[in-house]
Amino acid sequence: MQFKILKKDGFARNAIIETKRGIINTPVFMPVGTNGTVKAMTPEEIREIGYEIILSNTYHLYLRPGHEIIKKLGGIHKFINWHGPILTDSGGFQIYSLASLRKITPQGVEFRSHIDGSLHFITPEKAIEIQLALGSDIMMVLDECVPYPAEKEYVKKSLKLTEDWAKRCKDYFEKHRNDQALFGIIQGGIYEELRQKAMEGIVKIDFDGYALGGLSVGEPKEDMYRVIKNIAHLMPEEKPRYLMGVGDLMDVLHAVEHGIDMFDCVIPTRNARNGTLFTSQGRISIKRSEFKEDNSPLDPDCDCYTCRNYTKAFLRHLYMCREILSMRLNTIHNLYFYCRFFEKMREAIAEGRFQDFKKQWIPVLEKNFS
Ligand SMILES: CNc1nc2c(CCNCc3ccccc3)c3nc(N)[nH]c(=O)c3cc2[nH]1
Ligand SMILES: [Zn+2]
Repeated sequence: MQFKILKKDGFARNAIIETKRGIINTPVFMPVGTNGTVKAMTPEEIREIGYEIILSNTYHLYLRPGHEIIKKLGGIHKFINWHGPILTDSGGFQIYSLASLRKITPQGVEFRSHIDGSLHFITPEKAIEIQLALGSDIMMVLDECVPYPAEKEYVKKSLKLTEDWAKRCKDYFEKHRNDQALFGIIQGGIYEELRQKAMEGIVKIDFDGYALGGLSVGEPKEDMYRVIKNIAHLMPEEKPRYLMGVGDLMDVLHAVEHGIDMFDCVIPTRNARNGTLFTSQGRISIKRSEFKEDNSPLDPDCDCYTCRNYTKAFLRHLYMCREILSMRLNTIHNLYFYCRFFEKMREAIAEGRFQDFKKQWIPVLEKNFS
């Protein structure tokens, strides 16, 4: 995996990540495809909108259908019919947020499946073995996503475990690697000095890229911004920086300003399914009665398939009927909006006007029509 910086504008930067399955322009937003699908979208539609990389999920695919089956059937790309780069999360976060009866031991994590209650034990080595079997292009180490709030003492103890697991992931990966990449994950809660210490430990192990974990887990925005402001630009400059689970476009602006390159979040897809749509005039909720006879497109400044062919009145009608087409048309628009936003942001960085871009968008992103 190659990482090439093309242009800097303060700490913000445009770069490309070259993988064997294609290149990724950063800053990049990666749509989340939990069960091997970006919900309601075909891979062709995702590609058509302009995405270059999608996320899949180790935890979900390991539980169902099972990584050995996917491997036997030719790997994740063939299975889900997406032939561009795929990043898989290690499952650390999903075990913390979805599974029940989770028990963390120095060896690994014991948990009960949220699907059928079966008991499982995932070690760092197992998490890498699963991702190797899936054949993802970028893999994540098994980490403990520290919950919020967490006492400083707890965070300190957890950092020791997460660093030990990162080392075990790297050792196992080095023995079995093919041309896949492995990213380390920096935890440390909202405590800068712990974040700094965690970063030194993880960077020493040496990874293809580095993620900031343990954020966007319910902490106040100002704490998240403070951690990003103090840590992001200290992460290795010549490697990709991935802020996990972020996010809201306002948060993206603050993170890109401090040198973050990669983002993933369920906001555009999940919000689409519950009728919250992003437009150039601000966010709207399509179910509101004010749109009942509104014959105008969702967003006059958007040229996505939904905005070119349907009215707000029809989109509201589909939503009220809980039609499957409602999920599809809303998702197409929100993903298109995110993809265009990142494209315009990369153009602004290329032209050295990131600050203007940020100032221009903050009032729009703050506006909640309804
Ligand atoms: C929403 N806020 C948030 N998300 C976080 C995630 C998951 C990122 N999304 C991955 C995903 C992939 C496919 C399908 C669904 C999700 C984290 N992952 C790890 N490993 N460690 C974290 O600290 C961590 C922290 C997070 N905060
Ligand atoms: Zn649109």
